[in-house]
Amino acid sequence: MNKSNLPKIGIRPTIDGRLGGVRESLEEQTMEMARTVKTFLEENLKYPTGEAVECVIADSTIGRVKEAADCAEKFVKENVGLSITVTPCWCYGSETIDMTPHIPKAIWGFNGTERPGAVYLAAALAGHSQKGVPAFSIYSHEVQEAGDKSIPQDVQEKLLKFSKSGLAVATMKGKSYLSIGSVSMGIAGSIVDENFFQEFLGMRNEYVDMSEVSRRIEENIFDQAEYEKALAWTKENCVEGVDLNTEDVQRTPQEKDKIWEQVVKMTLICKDLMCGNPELAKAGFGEEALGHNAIAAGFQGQRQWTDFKPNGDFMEAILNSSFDWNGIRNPYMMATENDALNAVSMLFGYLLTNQAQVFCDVRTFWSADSVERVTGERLEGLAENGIIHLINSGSATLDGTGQQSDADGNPVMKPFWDITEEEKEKCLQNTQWPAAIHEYFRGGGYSSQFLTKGGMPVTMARINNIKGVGPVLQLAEGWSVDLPSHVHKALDQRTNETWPTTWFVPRLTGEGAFKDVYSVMANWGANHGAFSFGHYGEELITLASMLRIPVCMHNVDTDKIFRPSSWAGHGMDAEGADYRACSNYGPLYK
Ligand SMILES: C[C@H](O)[C@@H](O)[C@@H](O)C(=O)CO
Ligand SMILES: [Mn+2]
Repeated sequence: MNKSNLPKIGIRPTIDGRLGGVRESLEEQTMEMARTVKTFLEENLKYPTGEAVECVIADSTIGRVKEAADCAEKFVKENVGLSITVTPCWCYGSETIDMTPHIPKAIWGFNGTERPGAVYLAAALAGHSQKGVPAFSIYSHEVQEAGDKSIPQDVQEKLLKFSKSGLAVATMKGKSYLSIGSVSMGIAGSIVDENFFQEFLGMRNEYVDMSEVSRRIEENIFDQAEYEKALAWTKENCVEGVDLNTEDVQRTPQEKDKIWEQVVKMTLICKDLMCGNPELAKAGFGEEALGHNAIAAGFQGQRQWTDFKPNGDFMEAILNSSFDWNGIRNPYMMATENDALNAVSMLFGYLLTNQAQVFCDVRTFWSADSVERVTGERLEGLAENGIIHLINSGSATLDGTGQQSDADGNPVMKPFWDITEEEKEKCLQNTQWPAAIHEYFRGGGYSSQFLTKGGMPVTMARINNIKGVGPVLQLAEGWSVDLPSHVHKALDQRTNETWPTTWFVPRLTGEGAFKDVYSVMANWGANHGAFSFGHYGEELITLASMLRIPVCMHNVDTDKIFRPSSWAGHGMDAEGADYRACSNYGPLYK
């Protein structure tokens, strides 16, 4: 990804068109609102590249339809992917609203008394509702004086929530999901639904057979210099764990070295398949140099490939992490088992937070009674109502160790540009790479083995495909928890201890799917989930509404939910209204 083709935020200062006094008296205040919003957003938002988000303001205030059209034309040229209309006064609703198809839209009506900004807000939103072009309403809870140039806190929060989600929508548009291989072990999420990607995300689907990875290994179609650097770095930083395989299938040191070489090559090759690599063109591989313009990808791995070749665990874990032999850098969204729906769940989380993602199996619910039965210990604290074991070999980012810290020393997962060299080292030092379990992975490989530090707020998400309904989003905000080490060991060793483990506790509401920890797992719609640091369920809900994906399960406070204003026209029960609105509008790009 580079900034030149990332979407901008368009800002539309809209005004009462009456010349001869009214318009003139409002020009400065209206344009100043736009400038203030531009400065605020550019200071508070970053692209996945780490660069400041760019905002574009219309060349003039928008009082009549010609000016609205001129603004729309400018925004197309500037690659604007979402728009925010701002106004302190009455304007002419359907003459001035943004009618650009497919892009997320919001309107901030200044809460002032001298001019009827809120009246325009309501009138404009009525136009959006009547025309079937939903828009978000932003209006402060407190009255401001006409000369007050500040952005109230509640308006700031909505501007950020709208912009983060809108940028995610716009960033996915036109990019690819790359399947390397196809369906893994009958996992439904790896049966790729092209209509979902095309109609809901505006994305396209690309496919390469796993033999392409073999071809590039055998014909040395990768950057040789980077490979040498990568292999040396790997040997120094990726410490082999205990080989738990029985002696009759354990590999010799020479065979293990060969496998390290292969998994490092797989990593270079899969990154090239996703994003291309100009070094390949220099070596005469012009077509391979192009890549597949993939913002997310999945590696089937299991089975076939893993039955005789090293598994994708190392490749997936390193690509999903915020660092490798080239240093600290943006993560790549690489799903294991080609679970495309979980790849999208990772992608949503990544684009909303700029943080790497942990791909996980939702493997075991442990009640306090069961833990006491097998360990003699009772779960305590946050874990007292039970825990969920999140663990999957492969694409769990090493950022998921929780070895990065905030200013107070609390465990976090950061955008790559905030990660220190020391934190990168700690993530690597807290990860071991035991030989892959032979019964599952006859071709060998190395699995990333780590334990997530407890005490991290996290949000786990999942997209499921419900026939007759379409895609639905579920999410659970909660925390990673620490267990006494002997309890962790006793539980972990009953599973596959060579894989990355997180002990997860969802925040309970006492109702429905969040009645208790068991119900969260019982209502989880698939074998996988994706999580990262922080509680960003509210942004996920806003993003889902922009894409017209209904939310079937969440534990976000009602007052934090921000959806287009016309959702209110679909009924008073917020979740039912969400379903009705998404069904009414249909996929964003249909
Ligand atoms: C044991 C299987 O091979 C694993 O891949 C399985 O645990 C999964 O991850 C299925 O989602
Ligand atoms: Mn899995």
